[in-house]
Amino acid sequence: MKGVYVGRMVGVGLNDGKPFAFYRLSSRSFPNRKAVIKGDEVYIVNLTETDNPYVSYPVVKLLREYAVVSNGSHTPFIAQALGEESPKKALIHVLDAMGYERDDYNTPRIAAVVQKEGNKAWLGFVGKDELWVKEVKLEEGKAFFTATYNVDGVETLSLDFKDENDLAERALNLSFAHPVLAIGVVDFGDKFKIGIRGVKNL
Ligand SMILES: NC(=O)c1ncn([C@@H]2O[C@H](COP(=O)(O)O)[C@@H](O)[C@H]2O)c1NC=O
Repeated sequence: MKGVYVGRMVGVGLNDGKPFAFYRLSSRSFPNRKAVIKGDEVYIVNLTETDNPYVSYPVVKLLREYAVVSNGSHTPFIAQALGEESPKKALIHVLDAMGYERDDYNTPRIAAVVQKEGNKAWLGFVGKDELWVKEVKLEEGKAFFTATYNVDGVETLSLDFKDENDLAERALNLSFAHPVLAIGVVDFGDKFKIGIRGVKNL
């Protein structure tokens, strides 16, 4: 996978007994972006002029029981659905309703939900010809991830880090092409903590 372009990536895992999620934004076309924390949400903000509707969006939403991470405007809808239904159903319903992005690449929508209790998480994907949602049982030291391009369903990697900032750093340093920024979300029991790292200091 070294040097492969995977575009946007969502991952979940367990480190030192703490459930975590991460987001890695790689981009060929829109490298000038930053992540901004607003309360219990994180936004991706594109800093160049464009009419592309897919490059600025709410990327993380923290709830009492769950953290939601996604590559687009589906983040708050998944969070809202979690108020009424299971993570599996919330992901299936919202990804099915919104579908893939109508851009030149038919870019998939991807999402992750990690639960505070139970060491469980869910990953979801909707592309032009495919919709899937998978539940994963979290394992210490391991991360499960999917991505928009060149990843086959759910793949795994080893991740060991000391805090949310270190998680973001390690996700940013994974050897995939065109890194822009990464976000780490770690469950510290009383609350999720958010770390952000970018290639540029924007
Ligand atoms: N979520 C994102 O940050 C994001 N960034 C770019 N896209 C879409 O993917 C297309 C390809 O972008 P790129 O060449 O940077 O991988 C863009 O034209 C845009 O429609 C995105 N949409 C989904 O991943």
